[in-house]
Amino acid sequence: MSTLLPFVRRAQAAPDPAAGTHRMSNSEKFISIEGIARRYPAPGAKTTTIFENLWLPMRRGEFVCMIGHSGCGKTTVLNILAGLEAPSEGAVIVDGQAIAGTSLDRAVIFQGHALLPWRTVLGNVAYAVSSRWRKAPKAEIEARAKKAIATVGLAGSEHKRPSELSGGMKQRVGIARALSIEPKILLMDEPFSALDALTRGTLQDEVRRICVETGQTVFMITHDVDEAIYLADRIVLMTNGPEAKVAEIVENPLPKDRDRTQLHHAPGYYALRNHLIDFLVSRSRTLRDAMPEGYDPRHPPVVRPSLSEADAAAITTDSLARRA
Ligand SMILES: Nc1ncnc2c1ncn2[C@@H]1O[C@H](COP(=O)(O)OP(=O)(O)OP(=O)(O)O)[C@@H](O)[C@H]1O
Repeated sequence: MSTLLPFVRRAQAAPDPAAGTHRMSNSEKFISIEGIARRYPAPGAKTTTIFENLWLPMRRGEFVCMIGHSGCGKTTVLNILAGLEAPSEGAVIVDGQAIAGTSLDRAVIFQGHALLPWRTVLGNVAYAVSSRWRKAPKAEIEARAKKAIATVGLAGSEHKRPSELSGGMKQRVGIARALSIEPKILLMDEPFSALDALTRGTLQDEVRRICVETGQTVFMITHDVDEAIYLADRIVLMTNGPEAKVAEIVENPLPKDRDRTQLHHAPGYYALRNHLIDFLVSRSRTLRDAMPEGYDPRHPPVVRPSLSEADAAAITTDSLARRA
């Protein structure tokens, strides 16, 4: 498969004392996945473990992307974060409280738009707003809904119904609806994968701008390496399933105010991209079979591809740092 990727250059591992040495403190953890597992009954009174002992803390305002091959359990992790599924073990803590079931604190945007077809754009968003603020006067509900609609660039389309909207516009309504309830975390499962490339790029720009401006905390699943590089502060790499693990957490070294059109000129861009592609092409499989010595699922390796092309990639781990 790597022969299909002639431009991939393997990142050289070089220790970077700044990477991975800072373990997130309890006060920094806004959302925390703590030791979750998901198991299903298998034939012969056996059990299939999709993943287990999965730990992931997230800071307030952080944009976290999860990448991994099909079947490693990404959607399951997102469903557990949403409260749509319960973990077989472990817990999810949001702002200091263990979650139990769904909540308007955690808004989900799926690939499909799931809009109410008989309601207008305004009606769809206002419905969500009124679920959040049940006793709010109608004027306030409309004002909040209109603000969210304007944020995603749909002002003027408030009275259209979903059947009158393009796929990109429908997804914008989905985003407006999620943002309108001011969730603590926005959960997105490949939200742009059904869109054409141009619309996808525009919506990525919008989501990025909104999240930076509002400090929204986001957990997003994607198969698109470039999307993860553009949007994420950290990228969680899952090994192949079953018994998938968090292989690494990659810190995005690119500046927060990154510009899509200039991304490929940014120092560190190719080291980061190559690292992610290398992982998907081969390491996601080899690491599933054998994690490195000293691997600690509670503190998976933190990787920060170097800012300098010359340095290529910088790799260190909490555990290695502790041993040093
Ligand atoms: N109800 C179920 N019973 C048994 N196995 C299930 C059930 N639901 C999901 N699985 C299995 O759990 C695994 C993880 O599924 P999940 O959808 O979370 O993976 P994913 O990484 O999101 O995949 P994709 O990228 O294809 O969406 C899959 O192998 C799937 O077959």
